[in-house]
Amino acid sequence: MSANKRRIAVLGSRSVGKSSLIIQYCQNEFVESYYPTIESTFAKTIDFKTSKYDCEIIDTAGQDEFSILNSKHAIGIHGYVLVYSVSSRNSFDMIQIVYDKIIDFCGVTNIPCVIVGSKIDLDKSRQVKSEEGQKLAKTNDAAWVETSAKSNINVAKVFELCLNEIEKRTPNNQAEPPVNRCLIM
Ligand SMILES: Nc1nc2c(ncn2[C@@H]2O[C@H](COP(=O)(O)OP(=O)(O)OP(=O)(O)O)[C@@H](O)[C@H]2O)c(=O)[nH]1
Repeated sequence: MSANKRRIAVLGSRSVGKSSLIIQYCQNEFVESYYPTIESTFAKTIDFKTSKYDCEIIDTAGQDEFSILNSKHAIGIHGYVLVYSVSSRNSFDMIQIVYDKIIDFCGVTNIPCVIVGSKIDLDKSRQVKSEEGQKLAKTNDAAWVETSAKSNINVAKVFELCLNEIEKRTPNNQAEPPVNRCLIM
């Protein structure tokens, strides 16, 4: 893997706006209609600090408490974007569940991760306070941001924060995610 290649997986409940966030970021557009994702991968070169990173952004199918973590979303992944919608308490509760599934699978205590509260343009139907999101992120040593793919608020910030979380934990620009190094299949 080239030194500046980064694979980022985007996870969260159904319909929280994972695809919309990625499409707004990679293609600068917002789609009002809803098409459930099976899985797709987007490529984007991101200028961050003084480097260029070739990023693969993996859009996943929405999870619920019963879904089993797909090993593709844990092996070879450098960083995670976990998305909830500020207008869905249920999607917020899913974040810790998904986080715990990832750390269990990877056998680590902590992962490079950004927790994203999406759809802040729907302020009238907000069910999750900003402070709750911040607190959850702090407990898990993750970054946190609120976004709107519709109004294009903080969309690029998500991926910059993710690269930052990855860099914080990557000594000497090592390109391989830790879980890759001792995997027994
Ligand atoms: N108001 C508003 N609606 C949004 C926003 N982001 C996404 N949506 C809408 O929410 C619905 C679901 O968006 P998707 O991006 O398909 O959600 P997803 O998380 O990829 O869904 P799955 O593929 O089922 O996991 C769509 O109708 C979007 O138009 C946002 O920032 N604001």
